Amino acid sequence: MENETVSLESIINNNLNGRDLEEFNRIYYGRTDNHEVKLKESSIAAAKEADFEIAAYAFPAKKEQTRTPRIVKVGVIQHSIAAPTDRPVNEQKKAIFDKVKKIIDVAGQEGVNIICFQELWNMPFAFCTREKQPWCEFAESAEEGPTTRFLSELAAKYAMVFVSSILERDENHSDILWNTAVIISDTGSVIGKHRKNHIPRVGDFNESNYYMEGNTGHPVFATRYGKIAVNICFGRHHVLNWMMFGQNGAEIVFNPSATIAAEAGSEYMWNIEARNAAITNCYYTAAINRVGYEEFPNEFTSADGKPAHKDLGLFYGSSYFTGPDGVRCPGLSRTKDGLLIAVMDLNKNRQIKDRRCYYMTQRLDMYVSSLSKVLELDYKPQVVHENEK
Ligand SMILES: NC(=O)NCCC(=O)O
Repeated sequence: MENETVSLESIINNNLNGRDLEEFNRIYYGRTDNHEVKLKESSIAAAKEADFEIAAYAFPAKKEQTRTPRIVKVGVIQHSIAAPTDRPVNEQKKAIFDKVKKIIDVAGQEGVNIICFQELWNMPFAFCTREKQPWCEFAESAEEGPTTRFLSELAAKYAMVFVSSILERDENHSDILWNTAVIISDTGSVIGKHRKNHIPRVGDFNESNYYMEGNTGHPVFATRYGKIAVNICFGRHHVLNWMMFGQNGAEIVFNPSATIAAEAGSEYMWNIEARNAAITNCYYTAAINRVGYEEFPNEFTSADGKPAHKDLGLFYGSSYFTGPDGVRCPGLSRTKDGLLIAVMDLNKNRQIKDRRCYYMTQRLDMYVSSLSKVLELDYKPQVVHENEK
């Protein structure tokens, strides 16, 4: 990955300085203060040793008279796969566990309360291939599979909540597969799960060959540290998906993703969508993407007349957080594993709701009535032409 651009931030910081840099941060990111949080020397050393990036930023709120601050440390982990995709399934999984455990341990040292990984973090994103073997063998039980067991131990050790996106095998329903986020509580038990609502049918994202649209609605999980929800990858293009988590009271919505620079993944949209969702829904968002190239043993085509290939292209990382006011922190790199920490005051959500009144002004009644008409078979779009009276 030598010739890849390291990050959006590196472009900005290498080319802007002084007042121009300040103005860029103010106008584009909404940042008038750096709010960088100091990390422990031991964490910085461990990150160097294990070759991952680490950074932390604060999202403070105003002091209130009647509520104490609700400070939560939230971490997101982005990483590349750790063994070639032609190695045995369990070897590939273990290699990822070994690598990611080092990052979790550092998060534990830093007192991180909640961690979310990228989409299907424990396996290569093999759905481009359309092959069923061996990729379906990565599927596991959400409640008691090896990935949940691995994280449950660490959850109890560090009193940490995990949001773990996996390929789920539902043995109680005829062995079918789902793209599922498992929520593991700070005691190590499974609080619940959410299944991906919107399945892509674009470019090399052939996920619909493997699993169907989720059947779990828009659950919000009341954890010890706050109310959290998961909008899995492609759901970030669907504003109503984001909206429903807000209606159910989510304070932080995670967007574990597997997305690439090409049009099918749309890197130029990455920095907008989760940020916009934070603004319109007055909650925190965290967008997390995979890193690196994943080469598969057999070639596949994109059904576009172009040559067959063995990888999807670069998963460009760039994970980032946004606060309910729309202010975001710098993102992680496009090319490297990383741990990004946000020290959030959850009081900020209500403060922004009170200030901006987006929930009071949202006119749900009007949209419910209009959308129910849209769903009628004889619906005619409301278009007014010049000569109509
Ligand atoms: N994993 C996934 O849903 N990717 C689809 C491409 C995108 O829109 O990011």
